[in-house]
Amino acid sequence: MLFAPRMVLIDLDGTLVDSVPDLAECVDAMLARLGRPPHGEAKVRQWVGNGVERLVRRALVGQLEGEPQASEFERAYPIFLELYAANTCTHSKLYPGVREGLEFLKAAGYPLGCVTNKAERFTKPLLKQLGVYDYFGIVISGDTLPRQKPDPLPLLHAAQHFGVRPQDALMIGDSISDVQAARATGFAIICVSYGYNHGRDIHEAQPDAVIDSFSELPDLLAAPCRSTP
Ligand SMILES: O=C(O)COP(=O)(O)O
Ligand SMILES: [Mg+2]
Repeated sequence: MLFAPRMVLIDLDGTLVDSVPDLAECVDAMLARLGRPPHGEAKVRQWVGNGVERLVRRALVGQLEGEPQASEFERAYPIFLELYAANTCTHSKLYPGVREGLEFLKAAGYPLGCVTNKAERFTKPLLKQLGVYDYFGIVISGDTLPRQKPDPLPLLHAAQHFGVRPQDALMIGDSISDVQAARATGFAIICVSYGYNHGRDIHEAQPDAVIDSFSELPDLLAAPCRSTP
């Protein structure tokens, strides 16, 4: 399948960046401060994708669904925020092929946006520390707008920003939330196979294509048609 988008939006955690080592360390350090045992990286990997607030709630109940007691959450959340602010990019790394993929997209002339459910206070420092912030003409975080993915709002906002129709736009992500947001807008959706999808194979969500690396993008994308000035 050949895609011919006029704009490309890219998810952050699990797509551009393997951020779980830092997130898991901070979750376990938070639990230690609360006098509770750690969960470890494998469990946290399944809980990333709906923002840090939801991650902390999941860590407190020890599963994907469910709510901790309000008092427990109110004690834990500031501890996590403090720990993760100090360790947003201690172990986090771009996945192999991502920098080259971004370079290809930039050289080809696609307007690029980053659309993540991560809170703004962590998104920009992480993109900057990894040296990829400047690729993006717009960065929309989980708390930038009233609703986050899987709601279509952040994708539509970015399309409007670039003056591109949703049917001419492409989202690249790693989770069911990215697929649902894209489907709700008419964006095409490519998923990476290596990211975080709550422990499920992303093929189940039926994106338009699944890639193992950003290095596959040049073969999937037709050069963007530039509108005449
Ligand atoms: O859960 C998060 O904090 C962010 O996840 P996302 O970058 O995959 O949207
Ligand atoms: Mg993701």
